[in-house]
Order: sequence, then structure tokens, then C-alpha cells
Amino acid sequence: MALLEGSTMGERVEPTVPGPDLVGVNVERPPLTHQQSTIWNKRQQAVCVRHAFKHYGSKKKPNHVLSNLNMTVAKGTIYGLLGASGCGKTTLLSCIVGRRRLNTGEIWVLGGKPGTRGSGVPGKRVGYMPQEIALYGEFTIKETMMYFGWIFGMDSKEIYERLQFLLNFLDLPSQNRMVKNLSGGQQRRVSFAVALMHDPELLILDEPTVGVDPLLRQSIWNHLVQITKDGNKTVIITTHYIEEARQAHTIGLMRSGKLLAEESPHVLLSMYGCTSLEEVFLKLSRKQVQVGAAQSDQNISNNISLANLNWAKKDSISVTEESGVVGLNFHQSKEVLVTDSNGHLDMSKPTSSSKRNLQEACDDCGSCSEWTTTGKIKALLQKNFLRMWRNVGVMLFIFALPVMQVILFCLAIGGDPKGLKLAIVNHEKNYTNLTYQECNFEKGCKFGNLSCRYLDTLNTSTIIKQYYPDPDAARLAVRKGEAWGALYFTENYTDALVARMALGKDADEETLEQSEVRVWLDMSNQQIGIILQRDLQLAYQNFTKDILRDCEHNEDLAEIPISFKAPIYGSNQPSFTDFVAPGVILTIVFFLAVALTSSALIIERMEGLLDRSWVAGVTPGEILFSHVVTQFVVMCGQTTLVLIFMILVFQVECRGDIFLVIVITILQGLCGMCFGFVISAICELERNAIQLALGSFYPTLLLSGVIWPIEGMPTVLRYISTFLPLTLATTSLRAMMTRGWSLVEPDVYYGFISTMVWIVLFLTISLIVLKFKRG
Ligand SMILES: Nc1ncnc2c1ncn2[C@@H]1O[C@H](COP(=O)(O)OP(=O)(O)OP(=O)(O)O)[C@@H](O)[C@H]1O
Repeated sequence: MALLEGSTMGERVEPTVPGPDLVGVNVERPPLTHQQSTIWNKRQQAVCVRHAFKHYGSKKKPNHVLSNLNMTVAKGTIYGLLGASGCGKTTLLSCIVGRRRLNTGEIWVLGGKPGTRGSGVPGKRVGYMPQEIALYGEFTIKETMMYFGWIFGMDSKEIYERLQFLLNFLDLPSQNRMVKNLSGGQQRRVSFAVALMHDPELLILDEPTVGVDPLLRQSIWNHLVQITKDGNKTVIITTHYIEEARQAHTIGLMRSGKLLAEESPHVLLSMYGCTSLEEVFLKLSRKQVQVGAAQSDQNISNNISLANLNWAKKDSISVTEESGVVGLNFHQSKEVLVTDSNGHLDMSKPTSSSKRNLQEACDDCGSCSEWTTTGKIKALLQKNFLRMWRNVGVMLFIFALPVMQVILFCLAIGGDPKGLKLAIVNHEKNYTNLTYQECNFEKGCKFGNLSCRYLDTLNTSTIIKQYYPDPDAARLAVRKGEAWGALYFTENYTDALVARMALGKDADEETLEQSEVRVWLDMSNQQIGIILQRDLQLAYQNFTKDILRDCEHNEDLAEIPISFKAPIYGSNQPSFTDFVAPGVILTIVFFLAVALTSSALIIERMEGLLDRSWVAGVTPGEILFSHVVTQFVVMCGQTTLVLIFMILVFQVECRGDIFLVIVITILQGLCGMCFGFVISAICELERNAIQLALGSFYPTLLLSGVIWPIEGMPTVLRYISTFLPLTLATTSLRAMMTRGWSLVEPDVYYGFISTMVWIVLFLTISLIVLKFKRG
């Protein structure tokens, strides 16, 4: 015998109870056990919640929202869920549609457990209108309907017809009006229209009548009554207008996470002798407080017992099957309450309705095996591109930003500093207080005023010469920050230098000392200090070469005897820009992608759009896929611009295969995008996402060898650095650009491999977080 309990969701359930089999032959079968009939029963309800507990917050400080709540919504009925603000209605509904999980307890929706394979929930069997508007403000009404219609698998013609009906029925403005330009009430109606769009089996409406005028409210209720008439559609509705719920078949009165009562409105009114449902609610609430206090020590059912309340005679109480709602009867769907003469539930003749629903569950199960549908992908891609298109300003900025960054980098980084002031003291021949123009010397193989000849060689754009009377004044100028260095020539500099050259190894201490140019530098700025050192030494070399040439000696004598031949890679005067450029290209592309995606999901989540799409049956994988495709297009544009400006406009050296350079840059962009998805998935608030993205920027930049070789780091940090997403990729791109290496070199292919591994890792983490991150 097939056990009902063991059957998976959405399977066709064949009840094995006494009764005629399919060909009409009576076969003696054992009756269903109590447990089997219970599960069968739960499956036959539109919604069945049992012993539901839900809290927010940590286990230590839980905020209990649902406490042992039981609820039964029969098929083909309208169920009005009423209760004060904050009593847990929305939480309960979000658990029913599969957006949140109970801490304990179980929920059955349309015969399956929400979120399980084949239940059809989330999916097209349910229409959900959340409390928040949860619509794309930049979409028109028509585009909104198209988006959800495609997700529900409808074709465009079908959607259009339904749209016309809903526009009329809900008295909506022109279909071409942007949602963000509609009034609050109109937006709510569009939101309601989305829930009705695909004519679902189960409609879950969280306060659909807020901001709707009384006439339209009545027509909404009329519509709900109409669609539930034939028993195929079920509606769960929450409302703050308690009295409008009189039109519901069943009312669930909720308070502090519990159902106080579950009954039809007229029974409730007559039972408590009230004229309004509000009065009933007040009475029940007061009693709950009293009974709650009296029973606080007893571990009994949470639901209010009429027996305890003494509001009804015992014989009028029907204890419903394991629901825990003692005393209050609720509507059962017509097909479930058929019992045979032995008192067993007779399920041998499932009604056409139950057959159809089970069949639909099975159909849904079939579609579950599909990875996705073209309709959903079409809808998601169109949504993403349309959102970009509607924000043209933002899009222009997104493309202008990388160009701006490259331009700024190339203009601001790597150039030699200019206009550095040097405080010069020239005591030779009383040149004190003289300007440079008056410091004359004779060209050729002449040995007069050599200090002036040297200073003339020093005439570069890097240095501005300023003359001071004595070394103390010059050093003071350096101390005060008025000059980057002080230069001092002694009184007999020329004579001493000539003697030094003539005497060679026989030169005495004093000659050596007097022939020196004495320099005091401000080395607080390493780059400037080193550049001044370099320029002063180079100038001296040129000055000596000049004299040697004029005196017909071999000018190479002026060189130190280490000969730097043409370098194997790069030039003898390497530029810092060429070193940093590969890392900067990847950093720009990586972090722009992070910026693009890190808030993408959060914005949708905060607007309630993500929930709505999920309840409509869109999976995390589909959402991620659609964002990857859209952002990929944007990123390709950004990459092209970055490379064009870097390589073509600013002539940054690129010796390698440009195709490989493009590929690794795009891969890094993809990697950044996936990292952005991780941030987006784990952060609740946009603020946190921005903090995380910004927080990760500097450590990654500093540790990835972008601005300083990783060889200069402590060993441990070097290992950590190797495992960061940008490090090996930067090394790889640098090797391609500056050395012209190809993919056969380990330095190059490690970069590609590491980037791909990171992409897979980030995507997997995002998917896992999105899948399991439910309250
Ligand atoms: N994500 C959340 N994290 C923490 N607490 C939450 C969260 N969502 C809801 N709550 C809390 O749970 C309680 C029930 O909230 P819920 O939104 O379910 O109430 P409600 O009955 O729908 O209220 P209303 O009628 O005002 O919409 C409230 O105290 C609320 O502050």
C-alpha cells in the first residue's frame, strides 16, 4: 500500500481506501490510518498551517511573531485574516508563499509544502500582492504587466487581453503611464492587477484595499466573491477594514501570533451576540488576555477554547481534526468532507476539482525539472535593460566614470615632478646674490667657473634654482619647506676640481673636499628626493662628459664602469605608469563591476520586488543569470573604453596579444560582478553593501601588487596576496603588456585560471546565500 505520508509533493496521490476502483470493481482495501487521513486532509485544503512557530532576531532574544498557530483555508473560499497591526499577518503570509521559513511547524499549500519541488508554490499557482507596492517605478503599467505575464508563462496576446480587462475592472489610468507617476491608490491597484494577472488558483492579498475608494473596494470584493464561486479559486486577504471582511467565507482573527478564532462571519456574530466583527475581535482579545494569564502555567493549546470562554454550549463546539483550534469550526472544502458510512474519509472519488489541482501540481513538477523558461529570461532581461534605459543619466555616468579614471590616472600618475626649488649657494668668485644669468663660464676645453658650467647643465624643467648667500640660509630655506634641497659650492671649487682631475690618486683630502658639490636634500618625500638625486648625478655626468669631449678625451671616462645594455624587457628609463597601468586597468574594471552589482539585488529586495518575483516562481539562478547578462554588456563597454584610452590615447605600452589582454580584463570584470553579487546577497541594506564594497577596495588594491611589487611584502602577506582575486591577474596582465608574454607562460595562465576559479566561487556563494537566505 502506498503511504500517503511518504509521497512527495505534487505526486498524484492515489488514496487506498475502500471503494470502487477506477474500472468500477469494488476492491476491498484497508481503511486509511488516522495519520494518513490527516495528511490527505491537509493536502486537500488550499492552505493548512499546523503548530507554526516563528520568531525574528536571535535565539537569545527572540521576537516571537507566530506562536503555535493553526490555520485552515478551505479551497474555493475567501479567507479574511484580521488582526491588529504587528500581530504577524504578513509574516504568516510570507511563510505561506514560501518566502520565509517557520522555525517549527508545517505549512501545506495547494497540496504541497511551499518551496519544495513540484509544489507549484512559489510559482504560477499563486498570485501574491505584498503589502508594499513592489513594482518597478520606471515601468509603465503595460510593461509591468508584460513582465509578470511573461514570468507566469503567458503569451503576449493573452497578457494584452487580460491587461485590458484589469485596466477596466480596476479603473486604472492609461496603460502607458509610468508606475512612479501614479497616485498611491493607483499603484496599489496596479499591484493588485499583477496578482490577478494569471488568474491563479490561490490569491494571497496583503491589504489590497488600502487607499482604494469605497466603490472600487466593493467591486474588488465582488470580484473576489465571483472568482471563488465555482470552488476553484481561493483567496486569503488581510485588511484593516474589519467590516469589509464580512464578505469572506471564513474569518481568522489573529492576535499576538495566534488565531483567536476561525469561523464564518455570521457564525462569529451570532456566537458572540455582536453586531460587528470589531466587537467580536475586541471580546476575543479581552478573553485571550484573561485566559492567557490564567493558563500561563499550563502547557495547553494556544487557541482560545470556547469551552474555556464559556461563550458557547459544549455541543455546539466541533473539535476540528488535529488543528488545535478547539471550539471553532471552520469551513472545509466541499470535496474533503465526504465521509463514508464507517466514518472514514472517502477519497475514492476525487472531485473533478481535486483531480485538476493534483494534475496541475504534477504539471508544475514537470516544469521544475526545466532550468528556466524563455518567458522568464525574456522578462528578466527586458526588465534589466529597460531599467538601464530609463536611467540614461546613470548609464552615461557608468560609461564616463572609467574613462575619467583612466584619464586621471594617466595624467596624474607617473610623470616627473617639475618646478622643484633648489637653494643654491655659490661662494666661488663671490657669486653670492647673483642671478643665474650672471654666472658666466666659457665653453670648450676651458677650466673657469666650473660651478657655473655645472649649474648650467642642471638647467632642467625639474629644477628651479634660487640663490642664497650662505649655507645656513639655504638649509633654513629647506627646513622651512621653501626648497627641496640646498647646494653649496666652495670658494675654490673650480681649482680644487681641476686639481682633483689632474692629481688623480695623489689628490689630498682638502682638494677632494673642496671639489665636492655639497647637497642637503629634503628626503621626506621619497619620490622627489630620489628624482633630485638622479638629476644631480646625471647633470654631473653630463657636465664631465662635456668637458672631456671638449678636451678631446673619451667621454666614456665619465661613466661608472657598469654598462647597462639595452634591457631585455622594458626601457632603461622605466616609467612608473607602465608598471602600475595593468593593475589599474583591472582594478578599475573589477571595482566598477562591484559597484554595478553590489546594490542591484538589494534595491530590488528593499522595494519588495525580489520577493514578488520569487513568489512568481523566478529562481535565484534566473535572477543572477539575468543580471550577469545585463551587467556583462555594460562591462564589455566599460572594458573597451578603458583599454582604448589606456593603450591608444595614452600610449601605455602593450607588447602582448591584445585579444588576451581584452579577455583577462573582461574576466576580471566578471569576477568583480560576481563579488558584487556576493555582497548583494549577504547584505540586507544598501548602506552595508557600500561599506563592504568600499572596505574591500583598499586591502585588495594594496595587497594585489598593483602599486608595489608583492616581492616587497612580508612572506605571510605574500601568500595571502596570492589568493586574492586581483593578484595573479595583475601579474598576468603585466607580463603580457610589458613583456609581451603569451598564454604558454605560467605567469600568464595562472592569472586566467585564478580569475575563473574566483568567478565560480563567488557565483556559487551568491547562489547558496540567495537560496537559503530566508527569514
Ligand atoms: N524582517 C523582520 N525582522 C524583524 N522583525 C520583524 C521583521 N518583519 C516583521 N517583524 C516584526 O514582526 C512582527 C509582526 O510583523 P508583521 O509585519 O508580520 O505584522 P502585520 O500583522 O502584518 O502588521 P501590519 O498589519 O501592520 O502589516 C512585528 O512586531 C514586526 O516588527
